[in-house]
Amino acid sequence: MTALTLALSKGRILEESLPMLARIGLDPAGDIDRLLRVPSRTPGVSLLIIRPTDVPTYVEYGAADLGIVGKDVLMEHGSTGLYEPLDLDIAKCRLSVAAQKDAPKRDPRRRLRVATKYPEITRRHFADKGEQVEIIKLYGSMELAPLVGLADVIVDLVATGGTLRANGLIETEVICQVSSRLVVNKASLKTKHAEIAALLDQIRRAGQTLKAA
Ligand SMILES: Nc1ncnc2c1ncn2[C@@H]1O[C@H](COP(=O)(O)OP(=O)(O)OP(=O)(O)O)[C@@H](O)[C@H]1O
Ligand SMILES: O=P(O)(O)OC[C@H]1O[C@H](OP(=O)(O)OP(=O)(O)O)[C@H](O)[C@@H]1O
Repeated sequence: MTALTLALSKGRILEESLPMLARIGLDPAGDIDRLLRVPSRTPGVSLLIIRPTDVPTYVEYGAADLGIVGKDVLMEHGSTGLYEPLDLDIAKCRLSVAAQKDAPKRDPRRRLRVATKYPEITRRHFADKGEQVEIIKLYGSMELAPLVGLADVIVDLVATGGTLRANGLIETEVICQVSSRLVVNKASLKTKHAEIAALLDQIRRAGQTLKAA
């Protein structure tokens, strides 16, 4: 069998992918807490366990044939070189704008300051509304920024809304819905077409079975 490499987003998406991967024999056959590359239980298919934001890059350059990654990461990356055939319907959340419930009034002559891990999506979102904003790139704990006066609003992921509520923030706008996607390197799709088509079919069916259970 032709060898295939699948890049997995470590953390939440990996956790949520494991039941589906186990169903089709692609779960890791090794210590995923230590190893960055592990064989799957299917001979010839290996898994890369990497940071979510790196998955599009690995797949785009062909270091992995396939990847599992959030739509948020794909939109921020602007992955033109990737084929995105499947919505896996896991790690579901939304990307939203949020502000302090009792936000202090802002001087209207000053641009809105937005703290986010997603500068590209944020820039596009406000530009589409004809609004130029000042974007402050952060790498985590966005909810803190409005509380300490670093930003007026944030653009971040929301699922239950619990983190926003706990920090006295409210969702003011939903930018888009987010779930995890299977992405495929376009060259691999041609050179390993039969293997990838079979895998897509298995994943599709495993997803349906899991939903029905
Ligand atoms: N609260 C949530 N509920 C459901 N899905 C989520 C939630 N938060 C994030 N996600 C999805 O899971 C992905 C990975 O999130 P996770 O928190 O595991 O990684 P991270 O710590 O943000 O990654 P990195 O190490 O690259 O900063 C996100 O890109 C998004 O698609
Ligand atoms: O609406 P909720 O259900 O509260 O989920 C939203 C939170 O989940 C994500 O963070 P995560 O828990 O992944 O922590 P991290 O950003 O530190 O990785 C996101 O960045 C929010 O902070």
